[in-house]
Order: sequence, then structure tokens, then C-alpha cells
Amino acid sequence: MFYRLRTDFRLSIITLLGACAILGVAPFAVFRFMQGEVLAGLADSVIVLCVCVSVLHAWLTGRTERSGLFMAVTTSLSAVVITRIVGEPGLLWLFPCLVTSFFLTGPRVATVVNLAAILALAVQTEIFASGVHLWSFIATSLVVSACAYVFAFRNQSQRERLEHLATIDPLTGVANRRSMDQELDRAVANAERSRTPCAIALLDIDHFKRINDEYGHSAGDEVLVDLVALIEQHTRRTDQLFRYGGEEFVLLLPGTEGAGLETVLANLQFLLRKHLKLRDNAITVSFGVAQFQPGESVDGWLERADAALYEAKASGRDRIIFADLGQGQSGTTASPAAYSLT
Ligand SMILES: Nc1nc2c(ncn2[C@@H]2O[C@H](COP(=O)(O)OP(=O)(O)OP(=O)(O)O)[C@@H](O)[C@H]2O)c(=O)[nH]1
Repeated sequence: MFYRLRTDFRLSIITLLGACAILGVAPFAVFRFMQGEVLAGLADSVIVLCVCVSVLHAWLTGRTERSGLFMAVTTSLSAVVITRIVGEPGLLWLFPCLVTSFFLTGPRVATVVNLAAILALAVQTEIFASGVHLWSFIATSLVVSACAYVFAFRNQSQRERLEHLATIDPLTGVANRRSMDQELDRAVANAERSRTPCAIALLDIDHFKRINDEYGHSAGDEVLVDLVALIEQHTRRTDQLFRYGGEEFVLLLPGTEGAGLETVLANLQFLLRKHLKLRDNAITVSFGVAQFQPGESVDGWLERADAALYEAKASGRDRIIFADLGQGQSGTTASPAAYSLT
């Protein structure tokens, strides 16, 4: 429960506002019934009920967008109805609604909800003691909404930016291990459901430590950036590349298997050998490849690719090993122009 509250911003807001609304409005409902104001008491009870439904819906279904929108609309509508029943003092209830609607739903939708509520009240001129009161209400409610909009808009764009930064590798710009975990989960679910083939290739630059040691860390960084550019240029749009860590990458190849997969990777190996260079020395890459087997986990799939990569390294590097074949498929040995590091 606390984990969900910590990780789901909108759910925590819905829960917090739900608790505040229930604790703040329920006593009013009781008080109004005791005062004989049945209509106002009923309106308050409906508000509490709607808030409870929103909170429950959010917790049970996880569809917090829908619950948030429902809560924003019902609380604003309730503030309008309450003001209609009790007169000008009811206006005070609209102000928290104007602010919280921006936490419950997106900035644009919240703006529409707020403007609708302000308009619905402003046209009922009889609620206001004078024209000055009416214009004061319009001005203050618009100022509150505008400030809340700016805050919510900045908050949303910063959150999106943070989410983006949390999923990419800053050096190469490709997706990082965190988004790889999500994508591999999705790929497994998709492969299981549609029974379509899917493969992963683990790529590891050979003797990368020596490249760093000999030419410096920034030259090593350049090699990583070049490798990513080459792979992205020569793979399909549906293929996805992830930085697994250090000089190791995972290439996800959906819809590819058998001879087609071998050809794609052999071509990639050829292109990398030809174009991945540092000061005219070719740099080579080892590949460990595993085709997804129905029923296996993401970890099991990765482990098989990792074992194949280990075999590629152990058997001389600069080669592709397919885990599924149960035997090594050596690529051609490093060309004489290859970076000589031994
Ligand atoms: N320049 C640079 N180097 C990195 C980065 N991340 C990891 N490394 C280096 O990559 C090197 C990896 O070394 P090893 O794991 O020994 O692998 P290797 O030298 O390529 O040897 P083999 O994989 O067996 O061929 C280490 O020296 C790390 O410091 C990075 O972002 N930039």
C-alpha cells in the first residue's frame, strides 16, 4: 500500500484529497441535517459518496486518470451546487477545488473544468451581494486558476523530463537498462501471446579496457557513440538497442529467427568490422545471441545470451555465438587490419 502511494503520484493525491474531503465535508453533512437543512445535507452526502467512489476506483482498478477526472468534476460541480443552496459562503469551497483539479487531472482538462465552474457561478448573479462581489469572485478565481495552471504545467513538464532522463543512457542516447527491463517484459508477453519469434543479441566490444588505457577514456566514449550510431543506422526501426552496462549492449530483434537472424547479425558484424575504427585500427565486437523460447523468463533468456557471449569471448572474440544452436557459430576471425591488442 505504501509502495503504491510512494510511486503513483496521482493515486497519492486522490487518496490525500479523498481523506481531506471526507474528514472536512462529512461533519458538515451531519451538521446541516441537524440544523434541518436537508438539501444542503444531501448535497454534502453526495460529495462524500462521490469522493469515496473515486478513491475506491483508483485503488481497485489503478485507473487514476479516470478517478482523478471524476473527482475534479464532481467536487467542482458540488461547490457550484452548494453555493446555489447556501449562497455566497459556499463560494469558499470552490477555491480548493480550483487548485486541486490541477493535481487530479491534466492542466488543459483542469482549466476547462475550472472555467466551467466559474462561469456556472458567475451567471447566477443573484448569489452575489453586489456587482463588486461578483467581479471580485471572477478576478480572484481566475488568478487562482492561472497560478495553479502555471505550477501544474511546469510540474508536468519536469516530471516528463525526469521520466525521459531516467530511461536513456546520457552518453549514447540509447535506452538504458531500466527501460530494457520493461521492453523485454513487453517483448516476452508479446511473443507468448502472438507466438511470433523474437531474439536478443548481447554485444560486447572486444578489449575495450585496453582502448581506454591506450587512448584515454574520452576516446573510449567516442567508440561507444560510434558503435550505437552504426547499429542504429543498420538495423530495422522495430529493432531496439539498449545499453546493458559499460561496453555491453542488448539488441532486441522482434520477428526475426533462423537463417534471417544469422544473416542480419553477420551483416552487422561485417559493417562494424569495416566502420568501427579508432585511429585507423578496426575494433571488433563479440555477439551472444538467444532466440526467445516459449515459457522462459526474461532472466533465463538473458542468461542464455550471456552464456553465448561468454563463449564468444572465450573462443577468441570477434564472433557470433548462437545459444539456440547449442554449438558455436564462429564468425570469421579478425581481419589483419583489426585493432591489434593482444
Ligand atoms: N570510455 C568508457 N569506458 C567505459 C565505460 N563504461 C565502462 N567502461 C570501461 O570498459 C572496460 C571494460 O573492461 P572489461 O570488462 O575488462 O572488458 P574488455 O577489456 O572489453 O575485455 P573483453 O570484454 O573480455 O574483450 C572497463 O575498463 C571500464 O572502465 C564508459 O562509459 N566509457
